[in-house]
Amino acid sequence: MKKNIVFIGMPAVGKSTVGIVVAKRLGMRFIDTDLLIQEQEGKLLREIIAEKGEEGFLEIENQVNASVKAQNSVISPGGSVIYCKDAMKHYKKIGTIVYLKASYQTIKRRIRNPKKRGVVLKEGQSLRDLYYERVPYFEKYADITVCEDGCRIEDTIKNVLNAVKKYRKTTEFRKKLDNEAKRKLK
Ligand SMILES: Nc1ncnc2c1ncn2[C@@H]1O[C@H](COP(=O)(O)OP(=O)(O)O)[C@@H](O)[C@H]1O
Ligand SMILES: O=C(O)C1=C[C@@H](OP(=O)(O)O)[C@@H](O)[C@H](O)C1
Ligand SMILES: [Mg+2]
Repeated sequence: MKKNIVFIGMPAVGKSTVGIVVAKRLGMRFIDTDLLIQEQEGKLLREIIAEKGEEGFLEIENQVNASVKAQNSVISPGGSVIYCKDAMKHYKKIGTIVYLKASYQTIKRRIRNPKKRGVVLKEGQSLRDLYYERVPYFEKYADITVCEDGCRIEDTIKNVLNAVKKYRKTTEFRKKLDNEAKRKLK
């Protein structure tokens, strides 16, 4: 069984804050890969983005996330990880991907100043442009989607835990059916 849980979603959707509580509730470890990037580079994320540019940051983000060795862990990467091909391939292999979904209005309310927060924006790109550019990637990679519009953070956590439990049950049941079918075919 895939033992890790990997959060994806827009910046400020709650991957880090929800992730750590989910890990605690499920008795899992917690890894925030933004911290691994900062540790490796010896700089803050916004300093790396300012120095290396958007493409340079994504290269580092891809390398760090694709090298994560984890078991029984909740992993919270930065929102831009969905552009990182090797990293996402790795995460699909080692984990169940949970998309924390919120409307553009919710994200906009939480991020007052995207540049200051270190969001990876291309020249002239607005937060709205970025939101709608990323949604198809989130949808493509998600195994589970949890919508948090109108929720308090406690509700988001509860909804994630329920969705993961349901997903695990269904996956195990499917596996059991597959094994039975294989046995009958022998
Ligand atoms: N319903 C909710 N679900 C998740 N986070 C929420 C919710 N409501 C408010 N928040 C707040 O949004 C912020 C999310 O920040 P963070 O965890 O750093 O997000 P990310 O890691 O996705 O960028 C936190 O300050 C959190 O308290
Ligand atoms: O989505 C983005 O462009 C980014 C999100 C940040 O992480 P969070 O999603 O945890 O805020 C961080 O990796 C970096 O500032 C870029
Ligand atoms: Mg985070």
